[in-house]
Amino acid sequence: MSRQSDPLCVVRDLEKHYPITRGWLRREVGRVRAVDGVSFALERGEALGLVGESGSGKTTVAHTLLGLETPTGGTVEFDGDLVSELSGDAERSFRRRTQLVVQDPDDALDPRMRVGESVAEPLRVHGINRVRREAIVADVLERVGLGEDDADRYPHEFSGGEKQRISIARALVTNPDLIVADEPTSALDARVRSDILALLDRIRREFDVAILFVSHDLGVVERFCDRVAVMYLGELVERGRARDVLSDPDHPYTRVLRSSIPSLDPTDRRLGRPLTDTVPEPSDPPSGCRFHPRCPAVIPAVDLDLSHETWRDVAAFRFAVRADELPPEAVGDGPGTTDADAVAPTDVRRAVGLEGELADPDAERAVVEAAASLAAGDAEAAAATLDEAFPTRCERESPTAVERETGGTVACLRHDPTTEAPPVADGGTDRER
Ligand SMILES: Nc1ncnc2c1ncn2[C@@H]1O[C@H](COP(=O)(O)OP(=O)(O)OP(=O)(O)O)[C@@H](O)[C@H]1O
Repeated sequence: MSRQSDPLCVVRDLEKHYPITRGWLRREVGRVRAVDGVSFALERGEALGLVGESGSGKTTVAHTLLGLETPTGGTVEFDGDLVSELSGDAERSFRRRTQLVVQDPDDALDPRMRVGESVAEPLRVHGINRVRREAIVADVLERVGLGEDDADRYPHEFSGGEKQRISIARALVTNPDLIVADEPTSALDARVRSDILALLDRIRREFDVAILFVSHDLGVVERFCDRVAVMYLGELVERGRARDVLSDPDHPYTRVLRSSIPSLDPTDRRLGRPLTDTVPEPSDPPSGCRFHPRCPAVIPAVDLDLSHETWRDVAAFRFAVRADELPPEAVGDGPGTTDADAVAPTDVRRAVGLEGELADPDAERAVVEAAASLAAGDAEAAAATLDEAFPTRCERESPTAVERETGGTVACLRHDPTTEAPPVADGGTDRER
């Protein structure tokens, strides 16, 4: 039995891989590493934000935590019990104590059922009698800002925001200890969004319920959550107090996410510009740090006489070639091209922002060679040249999570005390750019 001071939920090395199969024998040809070694704890009554781009694995973490998906590795403990081992009464109690609110309330509400019946359904499943059910439903409807009479109406009679209130009421009727709210406000317009957030916040305090808040909106998480965990391609890259992590992120990926908040000043937004836009597939994640092909603070593995800004430009060139993200004017069509369409190496260099001669002769030679290959339409040869000339430490070494100065952890080689590269904020990225 766990104590009140223990976390409500502990996730250890959680892994959820989905097999990719081919042919009628469904032979496994690969795996989608949707969640790949995620650990965190959720305290009682806290709001923890789980953020990251689409496809980073947030929903998979949330569903695995609720026992809706079976992990392929690692464990989830809820109030001291392993979720994967629950059965009978213990499993029923876990289902009552954990609830899910989804993005689109229409997915949670049966259009043919009156709202009162929908909200009461979890109570019916748990064997609560009708008189008691009606009293509880009336109470929760009022607490989410609706009236007792609304119980007799149908979902289509309500607005999007009201329907989300109803699905929150439905989550609350069993008096849960944990609500997982998966993008609960992203389908709503801005004004309704803040009403629903204010409601969730009030409910969290009134019911002393923990909320795992899944979102890609950092602004909302900063306002609503006590702590935040940032995911990238199935891994947790940074976590800590939401205010600290989001106002002063240590991980370059958190900076990239943060730069998408429109309220930030332009200098700060440029700091978080990724080298490439393409997010790699979780079935084939990059080696070392998974963020390295996009990371504006990627660390060189060889000594080059280049400013950080120029290093970043050559790294961006390298990874843009690999991600097939070069502008059309930077790639020739190969043999048979007419003079009018021909691409010159100087065009390539202009298009990737490397027009001037580089101070480092080896780097210059590689850029000349890669530009010539691209002008001749041979992107594969260009990629090979750039891979060899501009290797990074981050593709060779996997970062381990280290303590952040203000609490929490960050998994980035620049913050590893054994790395000599300066932390991002001290020159790892170039503030003037
Ligand atoms: N049942 C499944 N079978 C195969 N792959 C899956 C399955 N469910 C999710 N995935 C893959 O796992 C990865 C993580 O998906 P997930 O939905 O957890 O990400 P997310 O961060 O919640 O994204 P979003 O914000 O778009 O919901 C994605 O690449 C997704 O395509």
